[in-house]
Amino acid sequence: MSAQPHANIKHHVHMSPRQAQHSSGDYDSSYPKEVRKYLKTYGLTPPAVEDFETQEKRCMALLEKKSSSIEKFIYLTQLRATHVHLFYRLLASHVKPSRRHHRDVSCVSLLWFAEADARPQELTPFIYTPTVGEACQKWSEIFTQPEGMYLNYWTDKGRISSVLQNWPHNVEITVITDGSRILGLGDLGINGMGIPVGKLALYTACAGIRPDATLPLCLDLGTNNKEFREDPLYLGTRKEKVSADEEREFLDELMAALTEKWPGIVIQYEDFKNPFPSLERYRDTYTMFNDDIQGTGAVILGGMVAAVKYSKIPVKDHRAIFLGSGSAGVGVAKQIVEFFIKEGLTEDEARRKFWLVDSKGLVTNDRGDKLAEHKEYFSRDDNNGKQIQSLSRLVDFVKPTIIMGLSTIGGAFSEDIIKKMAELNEYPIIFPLSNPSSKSECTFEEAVNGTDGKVLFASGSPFNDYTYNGKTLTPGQGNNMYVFPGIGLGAILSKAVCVSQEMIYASAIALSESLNEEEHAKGWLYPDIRRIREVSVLVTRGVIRAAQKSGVDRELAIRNLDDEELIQYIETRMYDPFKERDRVLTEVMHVMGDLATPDRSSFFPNGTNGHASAGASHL
Ligand SMILES: NC(=O)C1=CN([C@@H]2O[C@H](COP(=O)(O)OP(=O)(O)OC[C@H]3O[C@@H](n4cnc5c(N)ncnc54)[C@H](OP(=O)(O)O)[C@@H]3O)[C@@H](O)[C@H]2O)C=CC1
Ligand SMILES: CC(=O)C(=O)O
Ligand SMILES: [Mg+2]
Repeated sequence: MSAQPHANIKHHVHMSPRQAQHSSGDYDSSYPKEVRKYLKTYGLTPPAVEDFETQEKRCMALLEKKSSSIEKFIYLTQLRATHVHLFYRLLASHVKPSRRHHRDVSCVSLLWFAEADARPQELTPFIYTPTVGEACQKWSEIFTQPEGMYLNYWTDKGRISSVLQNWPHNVEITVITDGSRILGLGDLGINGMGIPVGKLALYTACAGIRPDATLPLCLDLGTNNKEFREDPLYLGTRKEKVSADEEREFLDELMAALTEKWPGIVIQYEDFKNPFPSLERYRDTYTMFNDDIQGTGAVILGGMVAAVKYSKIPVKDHRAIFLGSGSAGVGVAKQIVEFFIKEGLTEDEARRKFWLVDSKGLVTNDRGDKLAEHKEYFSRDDNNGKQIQSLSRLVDFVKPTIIMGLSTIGGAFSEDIIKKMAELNEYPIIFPLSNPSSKSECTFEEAVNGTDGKVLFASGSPFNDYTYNGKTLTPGQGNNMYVFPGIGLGAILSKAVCVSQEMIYASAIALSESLNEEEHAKGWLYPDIRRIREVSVLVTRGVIRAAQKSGVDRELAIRNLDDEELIQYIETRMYDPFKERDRVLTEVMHVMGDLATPDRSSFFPNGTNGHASAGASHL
């Protein structure tokens, strides 16, 4: 993220990776005439030099005119492709809840956005969950422009390195999917590209990684989605998914090619159907992590630390049922085991606090099938030969204090189950974490009604506020977006050779410690989302410190910084879309050999220095 050579200035400062083939990003109406002349857009852009408020007014009015979430998604996609810095300025100014209410301390949950259509002024739900799920389902219909790279097993195997040469920017971080498990929506093949695009937009918005340093990557390894293979509009290869061995060979080549082209690149795996083998294979040799296993584990641990405290039940007495034993289920359970061990339990005591359920029922040693390797650690041997098939009966048997949903089964936490949780616990911990909203194991309203408002709640996707007994309660969202931006930035800045488990655990603890006094006083599980940028800095610091402690860092220059200096170091390296125009202008003046102070009055006509009105949140 160092300054680019002047020769590259035009390319670097105005074109996102999404605009590499064209230069429409140069037509930002906020650019003053000096920049327009330099870019040779003078005369091609309408004469007015606009401040952000004016640009924002136009964009939001256009957005309001879109009648559905998917149309808003399409509009924002186009805006990112054509006016990348304006897109991020807009996003920064609209990562905030529209309403704040006092809440019952028992309803401590992450404040987040409501359903996409309910609060149109908030933008994240239109670029991320839940709308990104619909966008992926419809990707072949709505596709208009390339936003990342597609690598194809049949045509690119053996020549991945040369295909990567087509990407015109230096990359610091990539998010890769093969589309085989997109949110809880199943195998969507190359339509899954929406996920890397959305996650990387959050990397820029939350952790300030420059948009042109991000690479969304979608692997076309075939799809087992027959409907897609038969859809004339489907943009991927109409073949069934390759075998595990073929996938491994392709990934081996890809990992080597990415790291050779961009040494130090951070590689995030996302939404693979079976991501455990690749994590085991690459975690020690590449700077990579799996967000669904490790990021989700960290973010849920981050909220669980407070939930355990508010439940008033000592760690040793907690018992957890997990509906779903896939990447997220096992990832979250393992992180909580680590926490329980640090709280004084033995590993065996900690492991036995978990009852995992999959599509065949309770995961046990004796149920007669060959268990997937990742489930073995939690497999029960104390069921006395009984197979407990119904979730309701399992709740009777286990008497859990925690029930976690990572099953992709919308509505699986029935009224009966929620009520049982409330009978068993004063403050039941209920986390329906499956995405998007339609797959959530229960709604916020159901959880509040069934527990007399006492639920300790976090969901994967957003729900509306709900008024119960005269109090308006705000639901939470336990989503890995609270940690993955900081994990990625921490790995980049520390130049980590790998992403160690210590770094992942540190992200969870930094998140849990990021709540301010007011948030603690309100009994929240997670910090206010309006502080996401600040929180990401704290997570990044925790991750860097852990990289240093575990000896995987290579950035010697920051080893001796104290905590405050490290925060400053991180902040100065973060892209800020509000400062971009200033930065561009300074560089243009420098290139033109005129180091005199530029005329800022034409640059920021209203004297606001380009920022939104006072008090707005700036990512
Ligand atoms: N909130 C957040 O930040 C995150 C949320 N998620 C969400 O979690 C969900 C699961 O993701 P992930 O673990 O990666 O997916 P996986 O496909 O790896 O796992 C899904 C699990 O659910 C189980 N399952 C399926 N049907 C049932 C059923 N009827 N009853 C009980 N269990 C069932 C599967 O069983 P089997 O093993 O037998 O197939 C599997 O164990 C998704 O909706 C995803 O969007 C994921 C990551 C982050
Ligand atoms: C949030 C996320 O990573 C998922 O649902 O897969
Ligand atoms: Mg995911």
